[in-house]
Amino acid sequence: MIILGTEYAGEMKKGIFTVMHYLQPKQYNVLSLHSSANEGPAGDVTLFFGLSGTGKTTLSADPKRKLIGDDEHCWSDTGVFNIEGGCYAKCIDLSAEKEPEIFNAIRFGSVLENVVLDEQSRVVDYSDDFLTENTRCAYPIDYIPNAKIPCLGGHPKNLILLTCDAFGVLPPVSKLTPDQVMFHFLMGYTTKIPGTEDGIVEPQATFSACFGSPFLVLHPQKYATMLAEKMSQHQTNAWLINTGWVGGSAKNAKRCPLKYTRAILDSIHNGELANAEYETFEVFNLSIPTSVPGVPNELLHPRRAWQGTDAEFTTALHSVGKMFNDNLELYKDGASAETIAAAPVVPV
Ligand SMILES: Nc1ncnc2c1ncn2[C@@H]1O[C@H](COP(=O)(O)OP(=O)(O)O)[C@@H](O)[C@H]1O
Ligand SMILES: C=C(OP(=O)(O)O)C(=O)O
Repeated sequence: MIILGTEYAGEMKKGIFTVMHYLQPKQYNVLSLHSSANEGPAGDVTLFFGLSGTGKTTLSADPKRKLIGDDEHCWSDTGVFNIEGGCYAKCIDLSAEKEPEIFNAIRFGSVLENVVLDEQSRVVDYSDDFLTENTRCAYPIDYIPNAKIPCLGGHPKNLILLTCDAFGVLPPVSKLTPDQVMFHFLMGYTTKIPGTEDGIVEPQATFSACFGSPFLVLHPQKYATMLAEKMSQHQTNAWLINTGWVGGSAKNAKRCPLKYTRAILDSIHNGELANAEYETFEVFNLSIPTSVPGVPNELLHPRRAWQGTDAEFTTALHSVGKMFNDNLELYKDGASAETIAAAPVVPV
C-alpha cells in the first residue's frame, strides 16, 4: 500500500483496516467490524457500528463502561478484540463539559492534527476550523481512564447501528429484528455532514454497505452473513440509534442532544429498554419505545417530534424510504428474501 500526498493521518489506519477486511475473514474466519466497543461492569460488550461522524468514538467513551476501542475491531470465536492501540477522535468544538474523557486524553504524548493554536500561549482553539472541520487527536488508548487493557472482550450482548439522519425521519432509538439488522447493515445509511470528507458543505444522504464500504474487500454479503450467524449464535440484541436530527431536518432543527443519546444507551445497558413498551413506526416498520427515562417522550417518535406540518413530515419520510429502496436495488441479487422484506414500504 502506498499513500501519496496525504495531509490526513487517518489514511494510514484506514489503510491497515482495509487489509484486515481481507486477512481476517479469509485466513482466520474472523469478522472485521467498523465499530467501536465497550464493556459494562457485568462484562457485557456493546458494539457501535457507524460511518464517520455518527458517534462511535463519542459514545464508546462512557465513564460507566470500559473502553475496548473506538473504531476498528474483529469478532472471533472467543469474542471481540481491537486492532489498534489508540483512538483517533474528532476535535472540532470539543469541550471538557460535553466530552470529558476525550478532552482529558489530549495531553503530553497525544498527537493533535490540523488544530489551530495560539502561537504565544500554545492554547488550542477547538472551535477554529480554519484548516479543516476534520481536526483530530490521536492518543494511546490508556489515556482514557477506564480503557480495557488488553483491548478485548466477550461476545457482544448489544449491537448498535448508528446513523446520523439529517432529514429528521428516523427515530432516536428503535429495536431491530434480525432481518432488520441485515437490511440496515447492508444499506449503511447515514448523512454526511461537514467533517471528515472534503467538499461536504451541507448534509448529504449516503449509503455505505456494512457501514464501511470503502474498507470492504469481499462482497458485503460475506460480512453480513458472518454477522448474522454470530448474532444468532450469541443472541445479541440490536438497536438502530439516530444521533442526527429530530424534530425537523438539519436546515431548521437541532441535532439530537448528546445527553439524550447517552440516556438511551444507559437504558439499553441496564436492560430497561429490552423490556419496554413499543409502538410501530410507519414505513420503516421500526419498533419505538414509548418512553425512555431521561428523554422527553415526544422526542422518541419522529412524527410527534416534527416541528413543521404533518404533510411535510410524510414527504420527508417517504423520500428517505425511497432512497433506501433505490439503494436496495444494488444488493437485491445477493440478499435473502427476509432481508428484502425488511425494506421500507413506501405508499405510492
Ligand atoms: N447525539 C449525539 N450522539 C453522538 N455524537 C454527537 C451527538 N450530537 C453531536 N455529536 C457530535 O458528533 C460527533 C460524532 O463524532 P465521532 O464520535 O468522532 O464519530 P465517529 O467515531 O463515528 O466517526 C462528535 O463531534 C460529537 O460531539
Ligand atoms: C478516521 C476516519 O474514521 P472516523 O471519522 O470514523 O473516526 C475516517 O473515516 O477518515
